[in-house]
Amino acid sequence: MPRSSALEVKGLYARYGAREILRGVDLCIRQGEIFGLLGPNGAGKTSLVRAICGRLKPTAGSIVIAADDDRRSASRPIGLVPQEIALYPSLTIRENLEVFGRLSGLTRTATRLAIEEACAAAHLAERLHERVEHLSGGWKRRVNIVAAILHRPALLILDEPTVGVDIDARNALNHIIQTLSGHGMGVLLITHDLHQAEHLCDNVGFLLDGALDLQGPPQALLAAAFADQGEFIADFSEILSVNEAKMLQEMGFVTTTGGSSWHLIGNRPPGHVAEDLERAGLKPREMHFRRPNLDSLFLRLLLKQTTSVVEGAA
Ligand SMILES: Nc1ncnc2c1ncn2[C@@H]1O[C@H](COP(=O)(O)OP(=O)(O)OP(=O)(O)O)[C@@H](O)[C@H]1O
Repeated sequence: MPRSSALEVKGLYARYGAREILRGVDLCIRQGEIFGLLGPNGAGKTSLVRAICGRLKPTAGSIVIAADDDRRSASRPIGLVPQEIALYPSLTIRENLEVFGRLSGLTRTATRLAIEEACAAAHLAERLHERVEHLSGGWKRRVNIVAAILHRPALLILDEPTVGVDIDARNALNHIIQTLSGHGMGVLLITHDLHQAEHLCDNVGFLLDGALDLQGPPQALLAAAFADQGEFIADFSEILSVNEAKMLQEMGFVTTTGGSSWHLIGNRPPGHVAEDLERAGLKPREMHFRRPNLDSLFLRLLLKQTTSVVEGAA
């Protein structure tokens, strides 16, 4: 693998019993890169992480994680921050970090040094004496991240780090992730927060049907998919009748759920689209117009997937 890669996954296949869950995943993360792994529930994101961490045996393919000379512990090149907070609530932040430092193979002295360094980056130094059970969700997540990086892994994997935290805490966590990538750590970020992915990640990839469908820098993917098109969103108060849904589809609107929110991507001026809706007797509760973002791209990929499944079944 190139010296500058933190992770290289090639042609990875894995299964649970007879069910193939990863089908030829290719993924490369450079040192210092933040890569956003996106995909619907059940797509196999956690399974990919389990394979990278050695907890799910691939049936084919290879996984190489960088051997970084600067790492403090040779035994664990990965730092994993799981979705659930994994800390000892009745211990203080410092006591927790001491446990995690020792568990990751550091000596007592190296652990103390690592806690000082990592806590400075995460602005935790002032609160080391506080018991974890008294912290808010956002601060617990900070401690969880610091616990995973004490041994300076080449690759940090974060599984949904911003679920259930408020905007301030989310911004703080994003800032910590950026600081760590600035120190050369490769970061694999699993997230359903496409806004976070668009603004934080150098590259993103959509895991669909067991393979990474589209990969690249968010802005380049958006430019390739939508060029100068705009997105018109019509939100209705309730689920529409079959007839109303058909009228929207004829105008080019799509929805993933058949629900109350409908999207139209194209070059038609928003005022004209609103007039079309009015003429058809359709009265959305709200209408928005925006530049297509990763949510729009995700919707498009999901629809493509649904269509091909339907076509395949026909
Ligand atoms: N140990 C297991 N044995 C059998 N099937 C499993 C096992 N773990 C996960 N699965 C199935 O494999 C599929 C992929 O699961 P996985 O947790 O990797 O998806 P995910 O993309 O992480 O989903 P989410 O976004 O909901 O966390 C799902 O259909 C899940 O039910």
